[in-house]
Amino acid sequence: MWGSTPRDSGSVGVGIAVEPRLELCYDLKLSGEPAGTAAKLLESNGVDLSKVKSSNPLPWSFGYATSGASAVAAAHLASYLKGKSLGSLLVQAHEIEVQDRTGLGDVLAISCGLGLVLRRRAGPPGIGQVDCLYLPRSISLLSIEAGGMSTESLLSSLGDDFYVESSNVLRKLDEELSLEAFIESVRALNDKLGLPSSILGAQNFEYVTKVPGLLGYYTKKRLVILIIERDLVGDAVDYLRKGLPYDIRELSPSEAGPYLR
Ligand SMILES: Nc1ncnc2c1ncn2[C@@H]1O[C@H](COP(=O)(O)OP(=O)(O)OP(=O)(O)O)[C@@H](O)[C@H]1O
Ligand SMILES: CC(C)(CO)[C@@H](O)C(=O)[O-]
Repeated sequence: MWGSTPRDSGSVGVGIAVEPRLELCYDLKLSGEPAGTAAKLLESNGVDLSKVKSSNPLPWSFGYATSGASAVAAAHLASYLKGKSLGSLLVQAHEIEVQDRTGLGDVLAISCGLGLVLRRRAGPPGIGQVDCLYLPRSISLLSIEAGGMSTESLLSSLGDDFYVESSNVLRKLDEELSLEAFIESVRALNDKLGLPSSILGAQNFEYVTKVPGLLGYYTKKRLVILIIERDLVGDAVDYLRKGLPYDIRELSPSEAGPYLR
């Protein structure tokens, strides 16, 4: 949803907040300069960028909302160092994300940031509305990485059918936010629109549907995310690595929102 200002823009949606998490470190001798949204937010709040290092275990631009995660981390760090309210810094992080076209709903989602995350109303934290649900430790996530994609290309690739189907899913989850409802409704949407097979090819997708421990799947950009029974995750990784030409990454649902330590 694009409003007349970044503050009036945002998105609704649903997804899973994942670990391993991005970290921004202050005054530690590490490598990895922050860039993008994080750098802009820190600089405009007078934080000495040369003292900030970024450690990001997930690749940028693949769909892991790394840009939004770095923006939220920067808001926490600037709040601590400069004594500014976190709420106003999160609004600023959202505004930079919208201006730079790197995210519409990521700052809102990650501001809650644990387990299953439902954005019920679009906008920055405080104006938008987000809800989170802890997920059981018995599930794990595997991500099949078919490649990167810019956020702008993603947004221009989504047709009317996507918006119609996804608003039905969100209406259902707004009534009942549960893992079961999420799994069932996002799988149905992805199957109906043929998203996993358009990313992986029909034959590879057919192979994926037989992976041990599969509970559900969904897509974002060129990622296909599999929800897997944790006890079977080793077998699932072996199976996928044997039969697919893509990187397979193990993730777990986040059990805590953003924090400073
Ligand atoms: N080292 C870095 N530190 C901070 N930001 C970075 C770094 N490298 C790249 N970026 C920023 O991240 C942006 C990528 O954001 P983009 O929204 O395309 O992907 P993403 O956040 O990883 O995935 P998603 O599709 O979930 O938003 C780049 O345009 C760049 O501005
Ligand atoms: C646009 C987007 C898919 C980029 O990660 C995300 O911000 C969202 O869902 O609004």
